[in-house]
This record gives sequence, C-alpha cells and structure tokens, in this order.
Amino acid sequence: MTSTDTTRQPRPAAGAAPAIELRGLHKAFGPVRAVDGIDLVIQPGEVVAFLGPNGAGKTTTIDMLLGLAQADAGDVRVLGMDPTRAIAEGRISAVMQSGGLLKDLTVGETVELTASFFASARSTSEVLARAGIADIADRRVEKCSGGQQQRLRFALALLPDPELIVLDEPTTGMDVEGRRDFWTALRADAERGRTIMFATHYLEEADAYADRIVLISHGRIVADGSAAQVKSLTAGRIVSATLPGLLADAPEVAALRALPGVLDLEVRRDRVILRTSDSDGVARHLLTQTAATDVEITARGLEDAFLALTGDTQTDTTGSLS
Ligand SMILES: Nc1ncnc2c1ncn2[C@@H]1O[C@H](COP(=O)(O)OP(=O)(O)OP(=O)(O)O)[C@@H](O)[C@H]1O
Repeated sequence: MTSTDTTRQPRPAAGAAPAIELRGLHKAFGPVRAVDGIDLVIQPGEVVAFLGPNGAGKTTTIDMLLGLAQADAGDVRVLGMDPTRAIAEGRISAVMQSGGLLKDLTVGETVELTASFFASARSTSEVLARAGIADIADRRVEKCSGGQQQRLRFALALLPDPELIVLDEPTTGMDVEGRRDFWTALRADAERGRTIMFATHYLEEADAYADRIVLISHGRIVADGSAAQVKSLTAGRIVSATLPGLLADAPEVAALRALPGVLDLEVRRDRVILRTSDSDGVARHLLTQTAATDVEITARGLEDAFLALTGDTQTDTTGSLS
C-alpha cells in the first residue's frame, strides 16, 4: 500500500461511539488535585489540542486515557470501550515526549522491529512516508535530530493504523523547523480522518493545528471550542486613557462603566483601563465627553485568553473571566 491510498481511513459512520469520553474524572496525588472533575467528549475525526500551563493536569488525564493510571473517580471510554482493550486491539496509539528508541538501530530497522511485535501492521515504507522521514530510513537513531526522532515515534504510532492517536507534548524541546515539520506530517495524516488529541503548552501549536482547543487549568476545563471561540470568551478590546486627577469613585468612572459593551474597568493612578466589546464607542466617549488623553486601543489574542482563563498570571483587567 502506498502513502497516496485514501480509501483506508473512512470517517466513522454517524452514530459511532465517541473517540474519547471522559466523565467526572478525578485523580489526586496526596493533597494535589491533579484532575478535578473533567468531562470531555471527542468525536471521531476531531483534532483536539489539550492546552494548559505546567501542572494543569494534562499528563495525568492522558495517563488515565491510555489506561496507564487509574482514576480515583469517574469513567474513561475510548472508542466505546475500556482503554486497555482499545490499546490491545491497536485502535489507539500514543506518542510520548521521550524514551523508547534504541540509538544503534537505523530509522528503518526501528520501524521493522516494532512492526514485528504487531499481529498486523502497516508497511515500513508507508509509515515512514506518512511521518515524512522516508529519506532518512538508513540513518542511525543517534544521528537523528530531536524532531526526526519524534517523527520516528509518530511513524511507530502509525504502525497498527490506529483510529486515535494521543500525543503528550510531542514537540517539547524541538527547534522551530523541527516543530513545523512534525506538525506538517501530523496534520497531513489527520486529513485522512484519524482522531488526534495532543497535549501542549504552546498556544501557537494549538491555534495552528487543532480544530478544537480544550483549555485546562488546575485539573479542570476552563474553555472548550475553536481557537476563535476560546478567544471570544475573553472578548473585547482593551481601551486605556489618561484622565488627570481620576478617582475610582468619580462620576466619569461611573459613566464609563455604564457605557454599552463595557465588560470591566480598572483605575490605576490617573489611567483608566476598560475591557469592552465596543472599543469605538468607549474611545468616542472618552474623547468627546471627558478630558482624556493618550487613548489607546489594543486587541486581545489567544495569549491573553490563555492567561486570563487559566488565571496563572495577573491580567490588566479586573473581573472573573472563567
Ligand atoms: N506521580 C505524582 N505524584 C505526585 N504529584 C503528581 C504526580 N504526577 C503529577 N503530579 C502533580 O499533579 C499535577 C498535575 O500534573 P500533570 O503532570 O498532569 O500536569 P501537566 O499539565 O501534564 O504539566 P506539564 O505541562 O508540566 O507536563 C501537578 O501539580 C503535578 O505536580
């Protein structure tokens, strides 16, 4: 079979079991609530980024998803079955951050050796081509860059032709080029209908390569949707201006707070900072109804959404966003 074959990965029929179903998942390590009530359903064919800062609970969730750790409470189903059965049947593969490669073997030998452990596996040439490393089949693993080794792990994960691939921070420590090549190979494979879930703390990877972002913090899901939807959860722009002699209880502040679209407002010395869905209206008010100077309007990006929703860094605005 060649890498151009497109008949083998049909999208699952309507009514197929979810690729991943997590219900009320909890896991604690002593006093640390690593996973604190996760409910998540991922449908066949979705490419989902599991995004969160260090210690958010991504790896713990993935370990339970792969049957490597037991939940304290809750239920895990993968392709409608227990994860250990899905793995035994070759229907789910994992790509972890490191380990598992023998440095003296070549890339091709590594794939052939691993394929010999499976009752039925795709061909070496096919998985090397899919992972974008056919040209380095004869290179010894120890001579491969971090990015090439990670694409080799991806090739190994493709051997049983799984319906679902789970990757735990697959590009940690890679340079920009290595990351780009890795994601190009993964995304091309995903186009064929495979379900992919990857953990990352790189916002740009989630934004660029996932159809859906599940943002977690302190073991809980704090946002779930497309990159645009996640951004819109912290919607609006920031308008700031200097108002000399400003006091937080001044009538000007009350009038600003009452403007349509204002989501929150903060006074810092003589500067007022507003988050609003109508930045033009606020700027117009400031310039025509008050003595404001230095009016600035800034857009909020995914980075802001991430920080605001995970609450791990102080944002410029007040008010709860999650
Ligand atoms: N085996 C363990 N023993 C004790 N605490 C643990 C253990 N594994 C994880 N934790 C704690 O559970 C929390 C969640 O960790 P986890 O590794 O799941 O987060 P993560 O989102 O994958 O983080 P990272 O991006 O740093 O890998 C952290 O506070 C971590 O210190």
